[in-house]
Amino acid sequence: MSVIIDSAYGKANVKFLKVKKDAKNPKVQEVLEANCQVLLKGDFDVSYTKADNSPVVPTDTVKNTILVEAKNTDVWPIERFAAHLAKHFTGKYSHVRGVEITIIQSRWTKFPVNGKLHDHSFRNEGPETRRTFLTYDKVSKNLNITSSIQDLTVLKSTGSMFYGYHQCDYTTLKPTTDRILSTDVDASWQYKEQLKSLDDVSKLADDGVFDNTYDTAREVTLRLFALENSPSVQATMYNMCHEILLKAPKIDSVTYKLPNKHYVLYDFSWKGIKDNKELFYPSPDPNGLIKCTVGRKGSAKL
Ligand SMILES: O=c1[nH]c(=O)c2[nH]c(=O)[nH]c2[nH]1
Repeated sequence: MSVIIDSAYGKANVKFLKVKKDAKNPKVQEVLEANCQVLLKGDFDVSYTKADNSPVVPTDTVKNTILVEAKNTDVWPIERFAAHLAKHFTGKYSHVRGVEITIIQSRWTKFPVNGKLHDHSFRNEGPETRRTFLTYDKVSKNLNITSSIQDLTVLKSTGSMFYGYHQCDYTTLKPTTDRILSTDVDASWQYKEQLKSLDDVSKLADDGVFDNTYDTAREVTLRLFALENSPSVQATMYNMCHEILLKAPKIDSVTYKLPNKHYVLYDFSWKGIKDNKELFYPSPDPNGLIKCTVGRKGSAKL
């Protein structure tokens, strides 16, 4: 006898761009481009086990809902919109027990023209995104939000070291006090203790908590990356987590996941050149991959 252990379904890659006009000066505008994924969880087992579609809210309806709600409600910040969608789906359909919602925001930023940020012209900052992932279960009232920065690619050409590591008969790496350090930042932070209900999300949003935490995480990441003479990816990412936790009291933990994208000096010994210190090649693979989650002392949950 087989049994459904877990299931979820919904719509992925529901995309929109919303324009917000300043009430006093409608030419002053903001934009938010988003890619949304909403998965429903609940009493849907018969649709899998008995081919009974009667409880299935079509994924097409999920898509329509995301778009209509994006038109009719505030989508800034994305955490507020995710909580609004969670409330909608779990409130409207009695058999929807919970949701898993992901919203990915592109980075459109205003650029200066004649020394002043233009009112309604934006440049796309590449693959970097701001994200939020919300899970909610209306029976247990369990609510989690993890927000993140992804694909922020950085490189420093000096100010990074790696020495003093474990040595054995498999070790070929040479210690260095001067290397290139490059990574695609994936930094995320978790809200849990401050979120007792979906309504708490709009309160935190009104207080600017989600935007401020995002700005803090990004600022700390870039500043420490640049300023620290990094002893290792591990030590630098820990310092980033520590400073974000100090500056963002509403979050419980911070997670970094950083590839160490190696740049390797070309070997010109075949040409008699022995002092190459400036011409590198990007080594596409393999890459290091280093992760850690840092929480507040005394609050670690086992
Ligand atoms: O910062 C680093 N951490 C490592 O664990 C490691 N391992 C390695 O080969 N190079 C590096 N660099």
